[in-house]
This record gives sequence, C-alpha cells and structure tokens, in this order.
Amino acid sequence: MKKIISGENIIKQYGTGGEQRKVLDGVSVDIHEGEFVSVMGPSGSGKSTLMFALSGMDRIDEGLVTFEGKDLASLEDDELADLRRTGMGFVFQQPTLMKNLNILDNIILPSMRGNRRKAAEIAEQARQLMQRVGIAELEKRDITQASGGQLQRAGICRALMSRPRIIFGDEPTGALNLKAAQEIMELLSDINEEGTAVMLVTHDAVIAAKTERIMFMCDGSIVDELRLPRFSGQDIEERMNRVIAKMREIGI
Ligand SMILES: Nc1ncnc2c1ncn2[C@@H]1O[C@H](COP(=O)(O)OP(=O)(O)OP(=O)(O)O)[C@@H](O)[C@H]1O
Repeated sequence: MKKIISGENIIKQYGTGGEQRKVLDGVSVDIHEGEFVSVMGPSGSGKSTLMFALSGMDRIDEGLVTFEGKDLASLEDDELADLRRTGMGFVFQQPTLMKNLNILDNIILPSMRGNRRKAAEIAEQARQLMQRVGIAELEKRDITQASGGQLQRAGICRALMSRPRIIFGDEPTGALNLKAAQEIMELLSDINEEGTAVMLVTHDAVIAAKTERIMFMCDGSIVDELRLPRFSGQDIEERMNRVIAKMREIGI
C-alpha cells in the first residue's frame, strides 16, 4: 500500500531553555492509503501533538514529515494551508461551525476560498454529502437547531468537501451520546471503506476497537501497536478485550 503520510524521528518540544520537554520523542509512523488507524494513550502522552505534527497543523522541531512524498517543512505557511485544505479533512470533538450561517453554508464556506468551481456546483456537492450522511433536511437550519450528532455529521461533510486523502479525527465522538457516537463511527468506517484513510485520536477502547490499527502512545513515544481485521459489526466485545489486554500489557 502506498504511503500517504510518513513521519520519521519526529521531535516536538515545548518550553524554553532548560525547561524544554519533548512531547514527541523521536516518533516514526507511516499512514498508508485507505488505512483506518487510531491512537490511544494516557492524557498528555502526545496523541494530539502527533496528529498536529502529521497534518502540518504544527511545525516539528526535528525529524521529517512527508505528505505523499512532500516534505512539510519545505512548504511555506500558505502552501501548507493549501495542502491541508485540499488533501486532508479534520473532525474535532466539537465542530467549529459559525453561528451566523446555516448548516449548508457552514459546510461549503471553506470550499469557496481559492476554489475556481462554481458556487452552484459546490452547493450541489454539499447537498449530496448531506444526503449521504443523513442530514439533507437540515440545509437551512441554524446550527443552534441541530443535535450534537447532526452537527458532527455537518462537520464531516465539511471535511469531505475537498475529497481528502485522509481524515484526522481528534476525539470526534468525545462529546456525543452513545448512539450518536456509534453512528459517527459507522459513518467514518463507511468513508474509510470508500478509500479515504482515517486517523483518530481517542481515549475510548470501544472506538479504537472499531479501527484496524491501534497505536499506543506513552510519554511521547509509540510504544506498541495492535492490528485487527476490518470490523464486521459482530465481534466488538472480543476486539475491545484485545485492546484492553494490550493496554494492560503495556501498563497504560
Ligand atoms: N502549545 C503547547 N504549549 C506547551 N505545552 C503543550 C502545548 N500543547 C501541548 N502541550 C503539552 O504537551 C503534552 C502532550 O499534549 P497532547 O495534547 O498531545 O496530549 P494528549 O495525549 O492528546 O492528551 P489528551 O488525551 O489529554 O488530549 C501535554 O503535557 C501538554 O500539556
């Protein structure tokens, strides 16, 4: 499988002078086309920092991160922003939607910037995505008139507008109730099955157990990894037990 993102010996530190602390301490990781990956680990172990480093949201101090062979450090800020906008999609715990826009406009807004496609074409694509994720009827609604799960679906539509190669999700189900979280995971799994790689950061063993490759982080390093077959919807308990057993083995 072709690599989409490759990180080699990534070091990221925070602080100044003698107070510097390596939050990523020489992490190497590859994400391949179509992979469904999650990152688990204790709070503060560096999961979000790793996601920010691999997606170019944050500059690293040492090491190398490439996206489809392109060294992110060689890109100017606007080139990096362009690459993120066209090649990557982001889904956070709370979708950052604007209060003065309806849901459709929120979804299409980022696509209107620097895009030569016609507005009607962009809106049509957004409508198709809304249909696809089951929120077609919410087009004109204000964001205060939708549930957390519906807003997260809108956030996913927005992330999919550029037809990204990879979706990064930082606790994308963290603010949702169990049913909405399950539905969002099913949606991400379907999107992944259609060919988009997905990388999630999660604290939740049930979420991680639905992915196919779980990386475990501890103190700024990836200390272990568990590979699982594609989730069929049947064997969640056994998968969770494997995740939990691995966490016990590592001691996290
Ligand atoms: N901008 C920053 N400045 C200083 N320290 C930071 C900054 N961002 C993160 N850190 C520190 O880096 C460490 C790793 O943070 P990170 O958010 O990557 O952890 P995490 O594993 O995602 O944690 P959580 O599960 O709690 O979200 C933490 O100790 C955090 O306080």
